[in-house]
Amino acid sequence: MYELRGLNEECGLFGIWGHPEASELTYMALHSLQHRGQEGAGIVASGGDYLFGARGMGLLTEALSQTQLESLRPFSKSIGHVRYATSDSSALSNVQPFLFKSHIGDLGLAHNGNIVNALHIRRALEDQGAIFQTTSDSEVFAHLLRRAKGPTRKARIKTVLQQLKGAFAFVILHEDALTIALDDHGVRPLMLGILDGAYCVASETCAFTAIGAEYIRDIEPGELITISDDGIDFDRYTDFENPNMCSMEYIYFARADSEFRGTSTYTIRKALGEELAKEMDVKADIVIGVPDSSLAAAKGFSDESGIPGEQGLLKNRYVGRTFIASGQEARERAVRMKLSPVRDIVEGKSVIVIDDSIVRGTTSKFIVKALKKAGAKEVHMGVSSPPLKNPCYYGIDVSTHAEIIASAKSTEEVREEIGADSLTYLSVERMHEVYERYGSRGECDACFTGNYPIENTDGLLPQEKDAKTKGV
Ligand SMILES: O=P(O)(O)OC[C@H]1O[C@H](OP(=O)(O)OP(=O)(O)O)[C@H](O)[C@@H]1O
Ligand SMILES: NC(=O)CC[C@H](N)C(=O)O
Ligand code: SF4
Ligand SMILES: [Mg+2]
Repeated sequence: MYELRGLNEECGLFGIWGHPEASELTYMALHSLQHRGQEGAGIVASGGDYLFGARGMGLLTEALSQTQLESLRPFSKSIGHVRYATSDSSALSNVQPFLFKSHIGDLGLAHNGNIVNALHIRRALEDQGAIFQTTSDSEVFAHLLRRAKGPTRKARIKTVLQQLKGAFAFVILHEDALTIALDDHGVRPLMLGILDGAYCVASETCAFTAIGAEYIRDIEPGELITISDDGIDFDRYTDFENPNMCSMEYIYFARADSEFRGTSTYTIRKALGEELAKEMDVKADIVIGVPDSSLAAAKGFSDESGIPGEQGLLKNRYVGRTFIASGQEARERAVRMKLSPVRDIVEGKSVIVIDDSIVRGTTSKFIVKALKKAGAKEVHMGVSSPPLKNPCYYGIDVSTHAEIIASAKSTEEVREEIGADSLTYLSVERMHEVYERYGSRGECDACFTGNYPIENTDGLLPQEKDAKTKGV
């Protein structure tokens, strides 16, 4: 089973403490975070003395049965996770939340991101006798916590977090507390909310909307929050803070209605489209966006340029997951199933197509061809982000250099390959200007610029590490 998306392997987190319908709310919240991961899902809930969990493969509706959900219904504290994984690591054992048992208490663990020194830590722990159950980087947290020394659990958690490098948003459940931690670069989003007096945490605010919770604020890089029956405790595990929110969250990953510091992703994407219009000097009859994630940018482009916006491409929303093998030919077939042009809108017209990103170029190549076949006179591509050139080490499967079309090609060479009449990308400077305008304190742009904010200690891509954990 393979899903055709430009970029993969983000994950969605949720947690809630002290609500009579905790597991049902977690299920609903995960449903709204489904776009962040479709390979597996799970829930772990606290029954007071022990934790109980259920997880499965696939979309949330397939992963958890009614019987499993019923068994979690009585509990008032729970966490949940939706996961996307690359081929080999998609085993059920890697689906989160993980549930660890020990005589000092149970631990439920949900992680979004990628720990870039996990392989080093894992090797050292294995040499000391630890046996890992999964090939996931996230598991090192549990082993380190069990070994950590310190007067309180919070002190021990701090010690562990200080040893980890990379991107990590953690939602951690013990019988008596819900702990939330975000790495000191704040690469992945994490939001705090409240519902009927019960605190909750989610990767995106769309989860709060889905359950009727109030969005309190974004969790800050380096923050460590503990929620228990005694209330909420705000702390930090480090004084270091270097905000580097993933640019791709704004551009593509997050749902358009999700908010960052009170501004919706839709508004940010629209502004990216407006800025692109200032940089793209092309005359055309109409502007169309590539559904779904680029519609906001296309609206911004149309508003700024004065060129009328149309819905010239339709997306078959039921082709989310396709029964096809990976490989370029299969991808091309899947794009054909997914997108189709509206002939009488584009026929005889010169068209500007706005997409939010070009990764392998499969989508844009197909669109240019399909629009021309439908009678478009000219097809100009506008991309509301800079040329994507490098892989990501912080939890996103942007794949290898070899698969990324702009990795070794100039913009003119990419234009030629996708067959467009012109190709314009947004500049890195204007992209950052937009984020700053909406209160962002700093963004990672490494897949565009190669300036990685966190050194990749393990020196491997997340998908390469999986094999290494097995000694391959
Ligand atoms: O160059 P490619 O490798 O084809 O990838 C880029 C495309 O992938 C993403 O969309 P996706 O198909 O994931 O769907 P969405 O926009 O509906 O989320 C992105 O928005 C581009 O359209
Ligand atoms: N991309 C993610 O957030 C995945 C989380 C974790 N690294 C895993 O492999 O499951
Ligand atoms: S490298 Fe790109 S995808 Fe990865 S965290 Fe940075 S901006 Fe996001
Ligand atoms: Mg798209």
